[in-house]
Amino acid sequence: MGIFIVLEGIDGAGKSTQAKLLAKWFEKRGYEVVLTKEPTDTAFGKLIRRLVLTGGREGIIDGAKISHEAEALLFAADRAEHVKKLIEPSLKAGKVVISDRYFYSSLAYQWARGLDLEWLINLNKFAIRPELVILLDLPVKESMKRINGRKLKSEFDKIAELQKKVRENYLKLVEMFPEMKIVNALASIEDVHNDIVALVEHEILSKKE
Ligand SMILES: Nc1ncnc2c1ncn2[C@@H]1O[C@H](COP(=O)(O)OP(=O)(O)OP(=O)(O)O)[C@@H](O)[C@H]1O
Ligand SMILES: Cc1cn([C@H]2C[C@H](O)[C@@H](COP(=O)(O)O)O2)c(=O)[nH]c1=O
Repeated sequence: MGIFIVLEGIDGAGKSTQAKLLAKWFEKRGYEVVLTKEPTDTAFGKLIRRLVLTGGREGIIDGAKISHEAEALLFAADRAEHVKKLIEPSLKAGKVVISDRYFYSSLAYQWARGLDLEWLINLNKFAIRPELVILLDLPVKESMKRINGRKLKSEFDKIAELQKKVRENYLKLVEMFPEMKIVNALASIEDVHNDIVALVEHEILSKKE
């Protein structure tokens, strides 16, 4: 079996930056790496981005607002395809799978939208658990600075409010899922990378020797 690692955190926490650095770190050591993300790059994931992540992240399809339940089901459907078609086969082939977001994003974000946490956990029960989930924790003020250029001014306050709830939710999830470890994402890109590598060595590689 391979190694399954997930990076989580609020928007702009540095997940994709760190996922790429970690993939390079493993590749240098001779591992075959699959770098992936959710929503995925498949037709299903692209559909979700178009349907759910447009219209000020209000979940709008053809001009009509969809329910948060339907939104959670769309993310879960994309994840089911991700797990069955990419993650499980790659792990069986002995590869390192690094995913930028996974079901913890559904728990943190869709819970922040008002859905029941137990309902979300049950919905995502099919998703195999990773060995390590790195939670890149960052104050919302800093994340908003990092992503500001990407957002419309009118969306700014609404997004900041949601991100605050999402950050709190992630910190609560750490208490429930022992595979989740917090890394201070305020540090420099290099220091964050070093902290992640230390966790990978301690939580995964030392246990495989
Ligand atoms: N430790 C850091 N310090 C300062 N800037 C950073 C740091 N890590 C990443 N950045 C910058 O912050 C921005 C967001 O980073 P990145 O895209 O990696 O975050 P993300 O968590 O993947 O975002 P999203 O969830 O919105 O896709 C980028 O411009 C990146 O260069
Ligand atoms: C997997 C997943 C994602 N989301 C949200 C979180 C972000 O706001 C976007 C993805 O954007 P990114 O720039 O690609 O990180 O989608 C969610 O609400 N629920 C999920 O399960």
